[in-house]
Amino acid sequence: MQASAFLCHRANCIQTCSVSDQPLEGANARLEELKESLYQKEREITELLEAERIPVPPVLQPHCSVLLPTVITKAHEICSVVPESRALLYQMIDDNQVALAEARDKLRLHLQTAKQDSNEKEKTPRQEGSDESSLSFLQETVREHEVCQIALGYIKSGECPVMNDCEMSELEDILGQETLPTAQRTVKGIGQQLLLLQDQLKREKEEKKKVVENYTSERAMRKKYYNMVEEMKGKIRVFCRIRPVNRSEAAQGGAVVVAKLDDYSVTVETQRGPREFQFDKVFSTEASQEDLFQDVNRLMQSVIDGYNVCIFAYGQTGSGKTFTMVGDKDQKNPGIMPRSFNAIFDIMRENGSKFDFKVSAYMLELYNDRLQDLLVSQAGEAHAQTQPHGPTRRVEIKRNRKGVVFAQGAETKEASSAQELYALFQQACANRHISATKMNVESSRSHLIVGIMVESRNLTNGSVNTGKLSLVDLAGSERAAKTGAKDHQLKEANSINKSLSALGDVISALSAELPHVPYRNSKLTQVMQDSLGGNAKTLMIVNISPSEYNLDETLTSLVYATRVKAITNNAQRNVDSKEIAQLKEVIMKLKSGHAVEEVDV
Ligand SMILES: Nc1ncnc2c1ncn2[C@@H]1O[C@H](COP(=O)(O)OP(=O)(O)OP(=O)(O)O)[C@@H](O)[C@H]1O
Repeated sequence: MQASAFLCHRANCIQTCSVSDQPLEGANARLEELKESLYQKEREITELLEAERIPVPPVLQPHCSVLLPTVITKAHEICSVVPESRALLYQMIDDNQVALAEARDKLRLHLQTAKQDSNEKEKTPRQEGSDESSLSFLQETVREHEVCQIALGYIKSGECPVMNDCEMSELEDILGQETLPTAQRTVKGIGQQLLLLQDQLKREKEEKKKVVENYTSERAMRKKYYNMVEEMKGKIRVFCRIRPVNRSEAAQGGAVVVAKLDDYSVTVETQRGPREFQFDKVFSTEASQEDLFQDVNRLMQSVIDGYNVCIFAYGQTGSGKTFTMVGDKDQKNPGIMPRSFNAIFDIMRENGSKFDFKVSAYMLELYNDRLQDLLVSQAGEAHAQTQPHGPTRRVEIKRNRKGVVFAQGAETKEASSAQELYALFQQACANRHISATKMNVESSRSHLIVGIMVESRNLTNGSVNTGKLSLVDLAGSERAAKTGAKDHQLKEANSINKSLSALGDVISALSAELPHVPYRNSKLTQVMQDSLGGNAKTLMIVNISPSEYNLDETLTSLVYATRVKAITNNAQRNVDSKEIAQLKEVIMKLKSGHAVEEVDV
């Protein structure tokens, strides 16, 4: 019953009693009784009304438990990444704690005051209405801060299920609704702040990514231009190729210690920390033969243009030199040599209307410090050695007046197509010394030297370019203990190591610009004289293993390769005018005892 109705009812009762027929004395006593009972009722009703106003203890609403996990997880992620967000979170926790304490005090005070008021004086319905609304406002405020505190606590600890993007967009939808109850409004406030933070984080991440991208591309550009300038100066180009981990390395369980940093840098994890090396190009374990050849191909044009070009592979045994230069055994992944043959004939075909081309080749191996002609079968060679006048075919390294190396006494065969050239190459490979070592089942026990001469006569002015492509697959340096070499294999290994050490001495002398370069110390260095510090455009490919097991050898190879980069060559085109070319032809004919017609030069 409402208080106003009750008062009205009481007045009616008093009126009714005053007109009763009972004697006055008894009536007065009765009236007092009734009054007392009415006051009692009034107190009970007031208490009931009071009880209605007493706040229900604040409890976490179920909708928060649905919404909070998603907000919390995301927020925790943001706060752990962005320091500003973390600082903001801690600030929010402190502020909210203060606000919650204040709200609780206000509510307590309000309840106390309300209770006192109800005991002391009567209120108008209007006053009571306003009391009720301020009470409910205070209760809502307390609830808001309590929910907020729980949410912030969770955000701080991150104890919530992971939220995916779908849940995130659900959260955004919820946060977009205007008709949420109080507790959700609180969460909405937090959520909106967190979304702002998330946006900020996203922007910061994007900016950071852009800065890193700019830095990386700028660094790569700088290296590229530096390399171009170095090449223009005549510096030897050096590529580095990392081969994949092989089975035996995997079985050793050795860690991978080599990584490509960018197109021009490789890093090696050593016991003293990482060491970085810079090259003209770095090829990772994933690089295909085609990828590599794309960066080699332009040298083929130089050969056609009349330059001496030398491409050689360097590295420890089993590091992938033969794979790089020759390819795999069944030629599913042909290497630089067979690809060069095709590329040269492709260029020749394209220029067939302007030039007349002639291609010839010699193929040698340097085995136990002896040069052997691989275009002559071993049986034929053995037969020649037993002839009464001694060996008929002795291959010697000579240099012409321009310093270009040539193999005197070696069979030079012409090829009119890439297929013919490849057939010669196959013949040479079949004659090569290969055997199994502990490190490589198909280890090359000799240095392979392939020389391709390309003569191009300009059909318009008669000038002649003579380019030479030298392709060298070096035998691998090795440590006898590691390879398990014995007897004749040990002799082979010693010879290989001796020649490679002589090559190392030449590289060191050239890179240090010493006045004397010890080319004559080995046949290998004589073969490579025009390629190292001479008249050639030279490309070295340093092959390395990625495994910790080969760390020492890898570092040695990389240090040598770095030295090679410092060597300057002086590559010049071998061009003869029509007249000189004709005179040379005459001299050749005369030397070989042929009759010569009178020429008009
Ligand atoms: N980049 C690569 N991708 C896949 N396999 C490779 C790669 N490089 C090398 N290999 C494989 O590793 C093994 C050893 O390579 P390879 O024979 O070319 O080494 P090498 O340096 O020529 O050794 P050696 O000096 O003993 O002759 C071969 O089986 C080869 O196929």
